[in-house]
Amino acid sequence: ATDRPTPQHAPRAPPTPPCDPSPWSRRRADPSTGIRFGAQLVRRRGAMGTVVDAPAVVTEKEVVAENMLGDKKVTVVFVLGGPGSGKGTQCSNIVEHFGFTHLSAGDLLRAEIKSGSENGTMIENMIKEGKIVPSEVTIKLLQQAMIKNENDKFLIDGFPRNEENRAAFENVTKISPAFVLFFNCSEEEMERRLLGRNEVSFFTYVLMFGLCILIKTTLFLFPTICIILQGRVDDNIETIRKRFKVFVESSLPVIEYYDAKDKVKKIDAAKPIPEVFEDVKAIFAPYAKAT
Ligand SMILES: Nc1ncnc2c1ncn2[C@@H]1O[C@H](COP(=O)(O)OP(=O)(O)O)[C@@H](O)[C@H]1O
Ligand SMILES: Nc1ccn([C@H]2C[C@H](O)[C@@H](COP(=O)(O)OP(=O)(O)O)O2)c(=O)n1
Repeated sequence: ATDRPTPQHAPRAPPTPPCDPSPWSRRRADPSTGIRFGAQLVRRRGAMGTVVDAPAVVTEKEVVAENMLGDKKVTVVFVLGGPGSGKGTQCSNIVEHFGFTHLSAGDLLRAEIKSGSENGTMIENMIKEGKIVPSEVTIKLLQQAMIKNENDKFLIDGFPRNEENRAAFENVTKISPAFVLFFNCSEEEMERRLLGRNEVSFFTYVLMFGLCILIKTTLFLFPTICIILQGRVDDNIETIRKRFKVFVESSLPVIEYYDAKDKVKKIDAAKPIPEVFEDVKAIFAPYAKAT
């Protein structure tokens, strides 16, 4: 396998035997998924030593038109920014006003953990460490979510988070974003917000305990409530710092990549939520829902 995607108009190359058939190549052979890929995929070593999928051979027949997902043409906006910059908050507003479907890579990964899938433990450990989950896992989840959903406009939040994410998504789906919405915010402000996101007052615990005693289910219900109140496992100061480091080292280069293509729309995310949304609205005006 080569390190670079084979150009779409490359002459037919002799097929490279897959060294270890990846989930992608297996799924490509399965017509029931309805997923079409532009290239046969084989495993290779990524820049950071992780195993990623890369296209090996592109035949003319297999080339898929840009931004087609199966038979569906889609508009994709990548929403990027540091942890706690307000991506999720603003995505909810965009969904409400502009009819996009919000796909949060982090939420999809957390749902995968809860579903008890075979990758669950690996994903959970990586999230606890503030690391980025291998692209093949995240892309599969995004792709499935886009295929299941009838909408053709998607906000992909928190993805691509590194070069490997970006290149693998482009290679596998042939989708390139309409633009990238980038929430720019200082680390001090993001840290404050993330610690606040996990904060639950002592009074809330006392109130919940009281309620459990009232309905006589303290033993079973209260520990469950405590787990829910605990919030996200990665919103603690130690993991937050690791996530900031990963953001600067791995995610900022992705933003720079799209900036060089003039695709980045930068938002000052340090402002209060309604003011940030005013700026977001101006960017999404061309996508306003017909009333
Ligand atoms: N502009 C803002 N000003 C202050 N707090 C904000 C702002 N945007 C979001 N928040 C709060 O910060 C926390 C993190 O926001 P969130 O949207 O979950 O960020 P992200 O998805 O980028 O991690 C949440 O508790 C949210 O309510
Ligand atoms: N493309 C992605 C997106 C998220 N993840 C993992 C690693 C991230 O620290 C966690 C949480 O991501 P999420 O986007 O929900 O949250 P933050 O933007 O960090 O607040 O999920 C990933 O591995 N790959």
